[in-house]
Amino acid sequence: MRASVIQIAVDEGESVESRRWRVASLVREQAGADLVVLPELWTTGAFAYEEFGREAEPLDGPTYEAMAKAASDAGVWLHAGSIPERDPEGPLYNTSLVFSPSGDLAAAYRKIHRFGFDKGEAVLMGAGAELVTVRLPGTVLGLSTCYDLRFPELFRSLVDAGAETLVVSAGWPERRRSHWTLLAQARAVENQSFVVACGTAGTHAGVPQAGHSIVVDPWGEVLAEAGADEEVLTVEFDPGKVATTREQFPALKDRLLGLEPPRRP
Ligand SMILES: NC(=O)CCC(=O)C(=O)O
Repeated sequence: MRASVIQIAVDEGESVESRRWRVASLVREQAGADLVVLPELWTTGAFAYEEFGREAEPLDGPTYEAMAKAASDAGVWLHAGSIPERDPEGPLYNTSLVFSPSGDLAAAYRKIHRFGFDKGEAVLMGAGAELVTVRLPGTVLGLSTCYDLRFPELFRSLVDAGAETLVVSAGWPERRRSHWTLLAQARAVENQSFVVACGTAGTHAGVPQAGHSIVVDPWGEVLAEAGADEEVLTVEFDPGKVATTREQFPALKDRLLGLEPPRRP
């Protein structure tokens, strides 16, 4: 499997329209890859809270159209990162879109864990409630977005649903870069899965982004890691390594489910 992880720089000097156009042509340049992955909320920037409402679009809005076309022009599976989705009957959602090589929507995932505690995304957007996996030739993707990375139970549930390649589309800040790398490796090791994690570069809303998109194998080895700037990270991996790792070191079979809580004295 050949994957291209497009670590886009999100800076305020570029309009959303120009960035959309630029990203579509970067996706087209990845013809020959099996899977292309984009970051979280790359139209606005994940921390540009004031832009969420202004730039929100329906699921099938301009980003959907541009990315569906780019996926079919390149003939790739495209995880198109996420958009601020305007649901006509509900709140905004942070929604990731996955397109097949013919440009059809294969999946949409609404971010479950919203970042910001009592402000920002956590109050501006609704929470998704559904796990999403996508079957590709050779592997099953499990979808997640940024802050989700801190919640191991989500990833374990994705594995229980058949996921073998855990995709994390993110806008992770430089301030907590060490957590990003550590958590990406932890999710790979504990779930004996590939992790393909795509972040953003640049600075938006005064928040410098970590970059350092990373691809980790089911043994926890880092197969590829980007630097801090805009970059297309390309990597080849053998999806069969998930099955061999799970067979040769069958730790997932030793899970103890349904443990009793401690008794109060
Ligand atoms: N956009 C996000 O979810 C940011 C997450 C983050 O900064 C963190 O978990 O730390």
